[in-house]
Amino acid sequence: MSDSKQRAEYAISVKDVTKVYKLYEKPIDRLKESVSPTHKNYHRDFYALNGLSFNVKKGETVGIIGTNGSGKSTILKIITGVLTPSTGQVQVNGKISALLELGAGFNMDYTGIENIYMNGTMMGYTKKEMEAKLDDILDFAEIGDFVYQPVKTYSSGMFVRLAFALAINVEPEILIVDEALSVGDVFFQSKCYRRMEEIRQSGTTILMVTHDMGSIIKYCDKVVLLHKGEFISQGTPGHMVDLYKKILAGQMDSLRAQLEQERREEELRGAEGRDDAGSRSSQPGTGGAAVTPGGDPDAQMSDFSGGMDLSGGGKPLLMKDQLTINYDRTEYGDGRAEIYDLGLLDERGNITNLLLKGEMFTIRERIRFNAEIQAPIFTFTIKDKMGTELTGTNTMFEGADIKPVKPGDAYTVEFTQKMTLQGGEYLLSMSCTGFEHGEHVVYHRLYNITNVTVISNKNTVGVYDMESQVKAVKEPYRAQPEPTK
Ligand SMILES: Nc1ncnc2c1ncn2[C@@H]1O[C@H](COP(=O)(O)OP(=O)(O)OP(=O)(O)O)[C@@H](O)[C@H]1O
Repeated sequence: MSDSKQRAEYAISVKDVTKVYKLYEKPIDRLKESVSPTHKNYHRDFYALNGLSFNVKKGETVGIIGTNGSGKSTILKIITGVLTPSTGQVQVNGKISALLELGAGFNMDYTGIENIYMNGTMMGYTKKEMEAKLDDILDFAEIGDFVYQPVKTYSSGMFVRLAFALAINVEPEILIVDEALSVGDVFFQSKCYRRMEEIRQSGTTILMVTHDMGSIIKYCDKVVLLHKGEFISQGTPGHMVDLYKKILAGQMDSLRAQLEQERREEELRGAEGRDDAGSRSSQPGTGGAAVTPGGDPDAQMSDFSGGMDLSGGGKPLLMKDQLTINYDRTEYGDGRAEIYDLGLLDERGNITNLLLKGEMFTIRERIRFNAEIQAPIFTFTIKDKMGTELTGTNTMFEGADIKPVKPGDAYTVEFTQKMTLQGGEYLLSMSCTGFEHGEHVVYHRLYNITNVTVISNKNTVGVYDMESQVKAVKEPYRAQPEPTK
């Protein structure tokens, strides 16, 4: 792409950026190295960022996510010019306003007002221009007379109020926010999010770092995922948050396999010159439990592939490989049945741990049998983090028709329903059980096998939403009767 075209399209362009720090075992090693006549090395190189490249289009809101120490703050500091990269280039097209870690860009001995003017000057505004913005900044910050005190006397909450008020009231073309919001109180946070939404709507480019996955899903058009200084992937927020959760669950190997599979699929699509993404997702049903028996479990993949593309060759990808699986789970059973695969599917048929409140979703279980069983029952339960069972059902309650099975048989079961739990984290358990001679038998049970993250932009009271219909009618004005003495 030509330089001028790049400038027109991208607000930020990061190319092959590396940041290397020299780490010394002992402080004295630094001195030894500097005076060594043979130029002996006393350090090891630490790559805070290693060959990072990504672009941010003008008007886009992009999130950077990753575990602690993955290099998120480092790249923001390089983009804003606080740090210089060891190698690589960053191109910024537009006026940046940044809210980096507390204290960055502020002089601790200056008062709030002095810092406002100093930052304005650094951004290229005249004193007069800043005077015109001052009232908006002070109104937003709501820190009263503290603006006349040196900022070193501020609490962290006051500090973030001033820093945020300043960052968003200077009409930036590019707003960069590094986690700072988590410091403010909840009321200030919500005010900031509302303001950020206005800024976003007005076409400002936003680059944000946060550990709050709800905000990432809600605000970002695109997300870049980093891990230990390396670029892992970029894409839609839902997909990237799923990958991030895999990293959190220590499943880096499975993640690399998934990315490799996605890359192969992408290549294949490119080679075939068609985009078949739409045809890859299966649509879940409209409610209740759906059950499909069959002899060969993998023969059913064509009906229940749920977004899995098997064309990449090699072993078919299991649905559970695309979820965050809890390897520390409790699992038991007499071995006569095995839940060998499971999926959580959103309304669009994507396999994901992230579900939106108010949308239909499907829990899919795939079970194979090693013995004859007259009447197996398939179940699921959703619990909160404290272990309280919130909801669940099974094929017996739902009256699903389950036929007797013999060794080698398999079933795929789907439970489809609306997600009405409030936003938050939940755990999913499932089992295959039955009754034999009046006794409850567990063939296979998986407790807390995976997490369910519910994203909601309207949380009501309690654990679930009854989806109330509200009607409010204003009555004509009537003078109140005088109180009788
Ligand atoms: N001046 C420095 N010298 C040596 N190492 C550094 C320096 N600054 C940062 N690092 C290291 O670089 C890595 C990336 O740091 P960075 O602050 O960018 O991570 P992060 O993704 O923002 O983490 P967090 O989520 O914890 O804020 C970390 O391992 C950090 O210890």
